[in-house]
Amino acid sequence: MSASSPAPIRLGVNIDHVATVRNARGGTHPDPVRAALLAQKSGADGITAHLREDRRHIRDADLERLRAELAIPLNMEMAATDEMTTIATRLHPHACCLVPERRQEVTTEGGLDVLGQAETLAPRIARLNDAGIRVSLFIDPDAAQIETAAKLGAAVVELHTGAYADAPDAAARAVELGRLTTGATHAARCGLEVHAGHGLTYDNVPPIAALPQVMELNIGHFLIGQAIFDGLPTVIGHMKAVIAAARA
Ligand SMILES: CC(=O)[C@@H](O)[C@H](O)COP(=O)(O)O
Ligand SMILES: NCC(=O)COP(=O)(O)O
Repeated sequence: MSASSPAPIRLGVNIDHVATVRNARGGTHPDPVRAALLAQKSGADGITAHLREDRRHIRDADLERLRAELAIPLNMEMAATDEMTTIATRLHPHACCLVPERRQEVTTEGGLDVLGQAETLAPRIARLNDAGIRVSLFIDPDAAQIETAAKLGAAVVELHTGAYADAPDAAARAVELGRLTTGATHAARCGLEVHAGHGLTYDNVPPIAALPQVMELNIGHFLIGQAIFDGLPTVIGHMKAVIAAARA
């Protein structure tokens, strides 16, 4: 790393979709905790797992085991509800990332509306902070959302890269990258640690990894899908190399 290079980025590996495959047959294979331990051994800097309200992939028992067995930080993604806040304060993961959830959605469709939901979010963020859990808010790169996240006492914002990843053409992707660039700069100025994630792949991650404010990337669906072909250790190693090259 040269004197002017930004700090290295942590790679959080999201293991939700190992559980999706397990749940398709109702048994115990493949085990998402075994995948998390393999990811840890393969260089992952953290593990992310999203306990959805409908338990469609990760289940409560998975999180209990992750908490007991992992040596690297566990980032628990969850809806900002009383039920989830109670589970989190009992489980005590390293971090909780509050995400919006709609029961019918295929995946997380947008950022959390921290501006519109500030009143209900405030006590839940305070409960997590009081329990010593690092609070992250999964938001779109919008100035008002970022400022509200800082006011509410979050330590981190995770910028939703879904619109960037799903952009239909290069021009639309450049617009989304511009929003993420401005958002990352603004969030860092507001004193927030900046993370990013959703829909990231080998091909689209370099411009996001090159944003100097971004300290952590959380990547799941692509890594788990690609691991079918190449194996999880190879895929994590390659993703880390792509990220490091973009950061250099
Ligand atoms: C919050 C988020 O970005 C999602 O990536 C999630 O953690 C993955 O799970 P889903 O595919 O169920 O949305
Ligand atoms: N918060 C984003 C995440 O954990 C992973 O998203 P994806 O790579 O599964 O789309």
